[in-house]
Amino acid sequence: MLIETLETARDLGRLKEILGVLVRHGFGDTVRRLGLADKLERAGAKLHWHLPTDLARLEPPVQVRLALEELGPTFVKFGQILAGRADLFSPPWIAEFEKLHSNVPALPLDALRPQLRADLGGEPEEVFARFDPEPLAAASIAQVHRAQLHDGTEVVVKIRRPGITEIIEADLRLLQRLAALAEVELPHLRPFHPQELVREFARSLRRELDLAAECRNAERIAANLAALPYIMIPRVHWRYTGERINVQDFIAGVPGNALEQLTPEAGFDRQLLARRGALTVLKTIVEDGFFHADPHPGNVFYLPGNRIAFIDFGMVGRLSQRRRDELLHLLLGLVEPQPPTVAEVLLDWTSNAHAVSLSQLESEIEDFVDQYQGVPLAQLSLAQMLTDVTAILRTHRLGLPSDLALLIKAFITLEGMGRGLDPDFHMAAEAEPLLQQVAQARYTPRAVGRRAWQTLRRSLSTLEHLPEDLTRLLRNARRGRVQVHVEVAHLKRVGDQIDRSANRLAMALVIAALIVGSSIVMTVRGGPTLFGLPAFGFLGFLAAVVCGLWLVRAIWRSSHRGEDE
Ligand SMILES: Nc1ncnc2c1ncn2[C@@H]1O[C@H](COP(=O)(O)OP(=O)(O)OP(=O)(O)O)[C@@H](O)[C@H]1O
Repeated sequence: MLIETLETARDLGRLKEILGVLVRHGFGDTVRRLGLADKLERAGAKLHWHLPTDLARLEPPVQVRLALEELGPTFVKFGQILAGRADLFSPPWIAEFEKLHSNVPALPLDALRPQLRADLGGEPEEVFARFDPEPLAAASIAQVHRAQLHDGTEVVVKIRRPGITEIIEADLRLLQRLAALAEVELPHLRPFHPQELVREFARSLRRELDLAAECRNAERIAANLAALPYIMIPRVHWRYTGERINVQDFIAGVPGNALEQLTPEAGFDRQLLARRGALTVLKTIVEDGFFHADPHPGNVFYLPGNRIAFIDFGMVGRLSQRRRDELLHLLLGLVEPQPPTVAEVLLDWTSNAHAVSLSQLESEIEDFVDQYQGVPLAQLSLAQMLTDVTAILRTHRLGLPSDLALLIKAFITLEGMGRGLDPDFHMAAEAEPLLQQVAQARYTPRAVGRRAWQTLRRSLSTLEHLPEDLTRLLRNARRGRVQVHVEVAHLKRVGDQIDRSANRLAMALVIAALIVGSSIVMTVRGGPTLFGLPAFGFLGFLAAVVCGLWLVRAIWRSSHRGEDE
């Protein structure tokens, strides 16, 4: 099925390559279970079924890591994303995924020239006052060169590797199909939702391919942090920037992984840097809901005056207001600590949980948070707490939504970075005042009023569009295009209610008929009397009164039962 649906011969060639690597790294059995081995061999692929002894001795996480490395940039990036999913993978797997680095050799400038000429409208040496032919860094998607603008500004030029989009797109196509196949054929992988993982990954990788999008992200974060004078985000030079190239200010600072240079003699205060860095990123998460999703030391520079620069906004996280509120509750629940709040938020986040005893999960989370009761904030490790909480979710096979998994990973990296700068740094203690402040700001009368107004506006807009929506609905109904899916769980109850209503209606008709009939009989003179009134008319009225009382009682009782239910 997979082979038959491949779009190009190139895809088939790449598939053979991928499966060949998997087989060589000890996953022959998986390839067979996917039903691909025979077909590939028939299509001319030579698969090496015998695992070299040195590879056979390796643990599965190591084998997977080596296979991903050999498979190239797309798969290395995939592994790097999986490194953020502590909710799905146990620590030995995460440790291996974290080792993945895109060790790609740099392309010589001449290989980039045709693309640069097209994007810059001239040779780089003419467009810039100076252009360094040797790259500063080379990664899987792009490589970075230093240059100088004609006005003297020092810049870096990030150039997307020619042809990388086609390679990645082809790999993504194959990965998506393999994931679909795995979901059907490999039941033990189902809890990892392979298709969803690949879909999310494809979306984030495609965003990373657009180098202009990275700059838009940088500008948005710069605007959100404009009030913090000690934070620097490189300025974008839009004149030269596009999907395949971006140009931004060069940051001349101490790289985040050269901490030994941050000495007091050089004017650096490590404690202050740790606090400023962590609180800044925390603000972008809980207040702005738009944050650097990969705040590792390689993406940070420290500058004189204890300023901090962030670079590389290829991967950003977004959090809706609702998610931010939930996160705020979770973090406050952890640092205060309030076990039920933590359990409540986590259960909400994993609400698609089915094969789990919620009460058991709840009590496990509560027990976990409970052990921190009375522990001073300065001794709490927020990163450790989040790691442990995700481990609980993992043992229950409850994956987090991917935006939250990314966020938790960012948090853990953040605390690690803070500790790297200052061993006494405690995220929980530093974060608590900011969290309280943001929480309070959410509930000032003005903020509540603003949200109420927004809700009202949304409702009014829904009302405004109601006539059009109804017209569209009716038009579709007339054309027989409306499908109604009825939930049958309460159908029996609804049926009973209809039965009861019909009985009451029938009784009401009988009463009405008795009243009308008796009124007519009353007008007839002669015949037997009771209390001086025509007997049949009198009895008819009496029956109507009795039935009427019965009906009123039945309605009253059923409406009260309905309230109780
Ligand atoms: N504005 C800048 N100023 C100084 N150096 C920079 C700047 N931008 C990038 N660099 C250097 O280039 C390297 C790679 O840049 P960047 O992280 O943006 O690329 P990337 O392709 O996303 O790499 P990775 O995948 O490793 O994160 C950085 O680690 C840094 O050393």
